[in-house]
Amino acid sequence: MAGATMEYDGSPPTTPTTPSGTRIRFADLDTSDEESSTAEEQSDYDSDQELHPEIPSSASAPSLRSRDDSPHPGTAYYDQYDYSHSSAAMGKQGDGANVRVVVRVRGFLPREIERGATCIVSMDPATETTTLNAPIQVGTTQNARVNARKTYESKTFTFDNSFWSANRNDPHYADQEEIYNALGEEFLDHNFEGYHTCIFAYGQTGAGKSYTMMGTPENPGLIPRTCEDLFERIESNESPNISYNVRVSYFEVYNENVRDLLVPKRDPPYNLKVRESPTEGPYVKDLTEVQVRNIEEVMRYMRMGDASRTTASTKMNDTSSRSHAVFTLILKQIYHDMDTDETTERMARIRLVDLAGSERANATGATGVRLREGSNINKSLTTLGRVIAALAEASNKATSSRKNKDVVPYRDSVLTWLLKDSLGGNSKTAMIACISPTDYDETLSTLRYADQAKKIRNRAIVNQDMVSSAERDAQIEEMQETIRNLQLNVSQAANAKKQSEAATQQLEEYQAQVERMSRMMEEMRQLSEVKMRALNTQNDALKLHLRLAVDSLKNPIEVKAKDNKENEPVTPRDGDDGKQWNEVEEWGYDDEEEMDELEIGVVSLIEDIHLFRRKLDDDKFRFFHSGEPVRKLGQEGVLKQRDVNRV
Ligand SMILES: Nc1ncnc2c1ncn2[C@@H]1O[C@H](COP(=O)(O)OP(=O)(O)OP(=O)(O)O)[C@@H](O)[C@H]1O
Repeated sequence: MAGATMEYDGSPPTTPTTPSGTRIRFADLDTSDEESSTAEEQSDYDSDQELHPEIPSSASAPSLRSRDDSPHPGTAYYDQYDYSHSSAAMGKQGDGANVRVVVRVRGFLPREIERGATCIVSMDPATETTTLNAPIQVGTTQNARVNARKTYESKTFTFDNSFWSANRNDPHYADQEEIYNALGEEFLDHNFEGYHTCIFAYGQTGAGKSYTMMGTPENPGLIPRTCEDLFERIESNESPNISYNVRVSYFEVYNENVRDLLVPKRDPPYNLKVRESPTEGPYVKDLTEVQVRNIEEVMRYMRMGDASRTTASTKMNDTSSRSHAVFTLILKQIYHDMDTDETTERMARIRLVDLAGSERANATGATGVRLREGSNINKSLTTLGRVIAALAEASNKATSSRKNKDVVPYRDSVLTWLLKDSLGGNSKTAMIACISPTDYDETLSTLRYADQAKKIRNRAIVNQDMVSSAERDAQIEEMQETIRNLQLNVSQAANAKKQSEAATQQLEEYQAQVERMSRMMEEMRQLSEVKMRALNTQNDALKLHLRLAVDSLKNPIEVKAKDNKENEPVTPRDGDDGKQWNEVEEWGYDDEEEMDELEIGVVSLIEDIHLFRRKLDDDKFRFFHSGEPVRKLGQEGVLKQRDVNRV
């Protein structure tokens, strides 16, 4: 059928046929290639079964054996379990396997039926080929996107699976369950074996990616089916020697920003940072990762994340995903061997990615925000295409040298950077190329993309740690030591806190004391001022008194003779302009005794003045040397000093 040009007459989608035209049931398919590889792996599984009967067959792992010629010391090779070898980092650098690529064509949408679009895709389940047929060009407008000047050719591609979901009435119709059985189940087997896996859906907008990955409540897709199967397997295992731990995270890459879908939406949105660890590669920092114990819990988180995901209506899809969504399950299996007292821990990351669809602005009718989203989506998908092309080229060369790997432009978009490990790294990866049955250009582009991805070779290793009892004891010892140190740190921190609290309390007391003292100083200052004012007043009065007394002494008033002299004319003295003065002072201190008394009084007054002065000096001294710094009094203090000096 390859290269053949077929004409479609607008009839309903056809049932896939063999080159000879015979319809084939999937059960009849020749899978000899697959069978041989499965048989090869089966021998390993068998030996594993013997040693680990508790591990369910679906979870059986290829066995382990350390090799002396290991190029990576400390790395174990999976041939058979050998518990005499104990290593903290067990894993095999696998031979590598190509990315598994399947294609799924969806059914007609009402708008496509309305415009009378025809199916231009056919599939052959026998050969797993998908053919894109040249659309009708002459005399019809059934396929809206047909460009009359362009020459269309039929193209045939072979993939690992071609899923025909275009017509429900077709016997080969592949429903959601079939997709899961053909792909999801096998990948979950790998997870139980300890491999990281990644399944991502790629395709143009409205091609059926979200339907395939998430599905609807009535027709759940790959993600809910994987979760359901995962917990069914865990619950069906009753071995007391194995314990499981499942964690889930869900984020979206929107406009090149990473957003946690398991936390309530924020406005403005909170974007997470992408970091790289030497062991784990690129990862999202601070991403919520919750433990889930059953299918109900995981479904609750899934719905929560879906509700937060950025979607919008475009001309091509009513609920178009405007972001790339990455749903991740981390499965940890801890197996404890009672006989050898060894513990084996397997860890697998199950990454399920629903990419946003590639789109043409005029087809989606996007403007404004939608246009910006569309351009970011296209940019990251273009980078994904370049990464796939670079990896395909590197895988084509016999030696995929480090140099080849170095030129892979992972870092050119957040999406490719985060999927680095899944694309060309430690992961078993599958791509589901979703196509519409009507759009030639977009479908051809998707099929070419998928064809490139087929060539990528990944080297997945079993992520397993095996710990002997001695090593575990050492680890426990180490952990106990760490705990002791942490406890010591905590108690030291508590002591330091207590001390700092005591210091704070002491400081507060000091501050209260200082405040009290300042208040007292202020009161004393006010008291001194009052005293000084009173003393000054007294002093002034005394001074006046003294001056009068001294003046009286210096200029005594002559007193006329009392007896019969009152009527005598006063004889003026020389120079007295004829005035006459009595010989005796006016006061009548004419005898010695009175004079003595007066002198004694004056002396006593002078002594009083000295006493007041001393008192004033004392007060002045107390005030200015009582601990209150002069500068604290400020301008007021200086004035007071001046007053004191004056006194
Ligand atoms: N296999 C299918 N069977 C039935 N309906 C399907 C199938 N695939 C897709 N659809 C329907 O097609 C429409 C578009 O599908 P979907 O939203 O999954 O596309 P998409 O590729 O995720 O688009 P976008 O990139 O815009 O998010 C939906 O209404 C969906 O229900």
